Amino acid sequence: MPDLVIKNARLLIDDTIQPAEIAVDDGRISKIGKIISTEEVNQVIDAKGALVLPGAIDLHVHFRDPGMTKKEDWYTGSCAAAAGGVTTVIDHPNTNPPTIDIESFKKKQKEAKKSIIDYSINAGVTSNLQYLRKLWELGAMAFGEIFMAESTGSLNVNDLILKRSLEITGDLGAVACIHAEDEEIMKRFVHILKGKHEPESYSKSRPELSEKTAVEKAIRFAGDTATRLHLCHISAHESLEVIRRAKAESKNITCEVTPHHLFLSTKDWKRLGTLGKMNPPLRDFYSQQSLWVGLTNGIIDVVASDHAPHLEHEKMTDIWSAPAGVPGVETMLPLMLMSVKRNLLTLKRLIEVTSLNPARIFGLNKGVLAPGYDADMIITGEVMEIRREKLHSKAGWTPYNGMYGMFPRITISRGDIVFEDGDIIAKRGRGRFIPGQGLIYSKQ
Ligand SMILES: NC(=O)N[C@@H](CC(=O)O)C(=O)O
Ligand SMILES: [Zn+2]
Ligand SMILES: [Zn+2]
Repeated sequence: MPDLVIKNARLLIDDTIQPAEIAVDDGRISKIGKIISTEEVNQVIDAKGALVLPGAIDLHVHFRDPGMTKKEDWYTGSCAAAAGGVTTVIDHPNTNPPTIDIESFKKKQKEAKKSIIDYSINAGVTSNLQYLRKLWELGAMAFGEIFMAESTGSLNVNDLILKRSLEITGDLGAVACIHAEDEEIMKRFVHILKGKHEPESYSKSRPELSEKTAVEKAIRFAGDTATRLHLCHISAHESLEVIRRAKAESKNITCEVTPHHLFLSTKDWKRLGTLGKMNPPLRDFYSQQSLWVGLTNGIIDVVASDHAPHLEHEKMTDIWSAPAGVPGVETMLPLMLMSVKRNLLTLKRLIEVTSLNPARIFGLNKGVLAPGYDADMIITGEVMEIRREKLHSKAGWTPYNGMYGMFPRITISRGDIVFEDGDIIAKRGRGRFIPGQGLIYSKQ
């Protein structure tokens, strides 16, 4: 008998939404269909005819732990994720200390034990090239963000290190996640604009050209190496054209877009002021629209939050000194579900970009509602107004305040209910470390 049965669910099966029941055994889905009797089942959840989806896999979060736990920690970050229907996160290395050697990797693993959902940890790239193999064997999920330009944490690398690191990640068979902005171009524009203090100047200081140039360079450097390139937070229509061409030449590339570049644009500078600062910056309507096109036509593979919590008072200063980044892990899936409701995206495509593709890129046994996969899923709930005081991140604010999202009623991680009707009900620390392929192979 299964441990858990979800009855009266509706699922996307073969491109149509169908009524179904889901049985879970030992944390994994054991059956989907019409389930026999529920008599001896430990737990039955009535989905009440709601849509059930795989939990989102957010492959780009900054949970700030260790070192910046005033902004976020693994417990609060993972609660925010669960409340927003995210059941797995991949944390990026710009913490303090940065995750760039054995000691710092183990330190992050120790802190991450607070998480209520499953998680992976990426390793950073600086001049630490001698440690990359070891970090891979310790279970790093991927490398990066590898920063081609200055962003939070100042882990930016020069061309030589970028090139060499791509050779190494290629040899290892690892994914290299790239923050693609061109440092030279950016510096030139910042120099011209630094006398201007209206927040909008920030978008001009890191122009589309800077991203496009860096994307081209990363693709060129990856060249004939076996590196699997993943381009983070693509924001400019020019970059999409470069990626489209590279994909047409069957280059091994994937890319992601963030909710803030999909749902916000330079028009929001007026409303947000310095809170609207992030890297790459807010773009104009034209780029914003091209991201939606890229998402629907398959040029963009993934939606990831780049959850980058900073406190409101830290952001309320001069545009040039405010920290860059916005929180987003809790609002990503609700906003995306809203765009399905508004016919901007199909449900099938939503599941691909938030669950299926992230799982495929990193080889996770997640992201699919089918027997054998981890029972990570959400039962959808009502459309609600996004209100900052209801969110779980320590950031305490959101750029989407007052907008609408379809939030989960219940979030399930490996068969355990972790969030239900507005409450976190998971035990702190129940999340598991999901290692990358390097650990798996080095143990064989
Ligand atoms: N996106 C941002 O503006 N900031 C991120 C770093 C990053 O992703 O570049 C952060 O960690 O604060
Ligand atoms: Zn970045
Ligand atoms: Zn980031």
